[in-house]
Amino acid sequence: MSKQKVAVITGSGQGIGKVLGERLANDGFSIVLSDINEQTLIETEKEFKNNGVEVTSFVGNVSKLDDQKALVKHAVDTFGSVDVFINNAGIEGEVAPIIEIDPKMVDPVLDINVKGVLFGIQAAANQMIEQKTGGKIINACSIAGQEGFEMLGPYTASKFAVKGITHSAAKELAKHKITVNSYCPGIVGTSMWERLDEKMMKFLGTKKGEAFEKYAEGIALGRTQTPEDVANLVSFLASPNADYITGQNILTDGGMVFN
Ligand SMILES: NC(=O)C1=CN([C@@H]2O[C@H](COP(=O)(O)OP(=O)(O)OC[C@H]3O[C@@H](n4cnc5c(N)ncnc54)[C@H](O)[C@@H]3O)[C@@H](O)[C@H]2O)C=CC1
Ligand SMILES: CC(=O)C(C)=O
Repeated sequence: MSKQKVAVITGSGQGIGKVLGERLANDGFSIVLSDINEQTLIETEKEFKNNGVEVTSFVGNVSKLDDQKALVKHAVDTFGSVDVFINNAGIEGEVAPIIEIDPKMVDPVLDINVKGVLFGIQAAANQMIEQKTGGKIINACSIAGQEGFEMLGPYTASKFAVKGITHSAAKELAKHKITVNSYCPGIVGTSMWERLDEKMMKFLGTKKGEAFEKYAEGIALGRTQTPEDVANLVSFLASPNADYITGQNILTDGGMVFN
């Protein structure tokens, strides 16, 4: 059994989740990767192993409670505990003005981004309560969880839900010494934004890359965000330096949304 603390990260086969795994491994955690995409998961696990990371992986769908419970069981069977659980997996859904939204566009976003976070918190918290060690649950929110973005109605709704769930869970779990916070990134250059840029072309009349650039123009610090920028905040939230912080949805966006 591992003596290192254990961090579980959903949606970590690629993008922000993968970089969170790299960062927390550098911080001294054993890493449990999880994703619905088995291919990227296998590749990322291999890469981590080649870099000497103590790592395991689990294929799962965050919107299924049984998968979340099985993920936690896999982490405990492999490394003995769950100390940090990051509900990172999320999808952008369709890009459309609200007057054109079809019911079919809404359910997948709410299933993954909202139910996924609720079920992840439940599975992780039950394990942390049983361990009697406390723990840290960290959710992926967004600038879109602080301010509504046009043509991203369902996604915005899902991230506002994450903000509220973070408050509720922090209040419920504080007595177990479990903190619950979220990170709210801005415009991060991952495959999510490649897809968003493509989908926005239809409504903005933009060419490839232009929507991404248009959003980037609104960033005070003058550049888009890297997953490593996000990892700087999450590394802090997973560390003892954040022991007295709970129920907070913290922006890391280079200056886009000013609360
Ligand atoms: N890229 C950005 O600009 C921003 C991203 N975020 C949030 O950060 C998180 C990560 O986003 P990115 O890395 O950019 O996206 P991404 O699309 O590059 O990666 C998301 C990962 O989640 C996995 N995933 C999707 N559905 C899943 C499911 N049902 N179960 C398990 N895994 C699933 C995907 O396979 C993929 O590996 C998301 O929650 C997103 O909403 C928040 C603000 C900005
Ligand atoms: C992808 C995202 O979270 C945006 C547009 O804020």
